[in-house]
Amino acid sequence: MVHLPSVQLIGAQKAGTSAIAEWLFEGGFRRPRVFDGEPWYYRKETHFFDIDWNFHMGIDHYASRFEDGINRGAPALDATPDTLTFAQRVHDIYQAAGCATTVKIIVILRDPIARELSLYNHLAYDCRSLDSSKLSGWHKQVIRPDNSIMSFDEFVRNVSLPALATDESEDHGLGRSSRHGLYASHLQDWFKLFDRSQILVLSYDELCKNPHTLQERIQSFLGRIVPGRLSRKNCNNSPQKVQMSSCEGRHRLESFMAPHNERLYQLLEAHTGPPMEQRPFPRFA
Ligand SMILES: Nc1ncnc2c1ncn2[C@@H]1O[C@H](COP(=O)(O)OS(=O)(=O)O)[C@@H](OP(=O)(O)O)[C@H]1O
Repeated sequence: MVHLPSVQLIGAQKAGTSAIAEWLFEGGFRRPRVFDGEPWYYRKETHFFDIDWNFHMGIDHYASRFEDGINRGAPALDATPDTLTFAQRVHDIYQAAGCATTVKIIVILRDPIARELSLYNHLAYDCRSLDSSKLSGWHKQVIRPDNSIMSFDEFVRNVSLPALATDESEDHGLGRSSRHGLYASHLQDWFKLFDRSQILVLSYDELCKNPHTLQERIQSFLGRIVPGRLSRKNCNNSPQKVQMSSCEGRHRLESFMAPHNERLYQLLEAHTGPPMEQRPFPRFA
């Protein structure tokens, strides 16, 4: 019998997943093992479900990341923020391991426009600071043909909005990060495949304004006291970081996202979550 992580923190990307994951790991959850040649961040996020070559390594390979090591006997956590768009794969793998009805799934949602800006800042920062040999196609979404870096408005016009309008099945993966913001579409899949009581939906606003309450919700959901406090992780403090302003990109995204956000609020009203979940889910500011 294979043992998979009992908790999946599935995203959303750029919604504070590193802060929550580090608190849980430091509070006793077992980290994934990083194999030779893999990036350092696999100690938080395994990218098993979203990267095809990892997924095709199979369930035993995935389970082997969580065997033994430090914190033997403690529950294991995979905190890959990209997993949000892979409900079916997660279900298939946990079903094969016989634990699809017990895995606990945590998702944290951030205003999709602020989340998109955070994504833009992340890509722009990496493009400025990393050696070009380390930049992937994902990073290069933010680069103009003359190798300079797009403004946020250009990014929204040329990258985000086309990606948001593309069907998942017609895309070769690059636009997936922008499509994370279509929360209702993704959560609808999770709600069909897993019992709603297995999924805790959190608000990024609460992480900012009332982190202690957010911690209490998570502990109650996991049925476990987790010591320690949430701290800021994975912040981009570059002086070139673009702050949210009243710009063309923001207005375009607001128009696009408004009906999707409404669908999200309705979906969460229609599918009652576990008792410690915030209800009604707070609307994005
Ligand atoms: N404790 C706490 N409270 C509030 N906000 C926090 C906290 N820790 C991290 N952050 C902000 O979360 C953003 C990074 O999110 P992730 O860690 O999920 O990013 S990633 O998907 O793993 O790359 C990133 O947002 P931006 O600063 O807007 O880019 C972080 O600053």
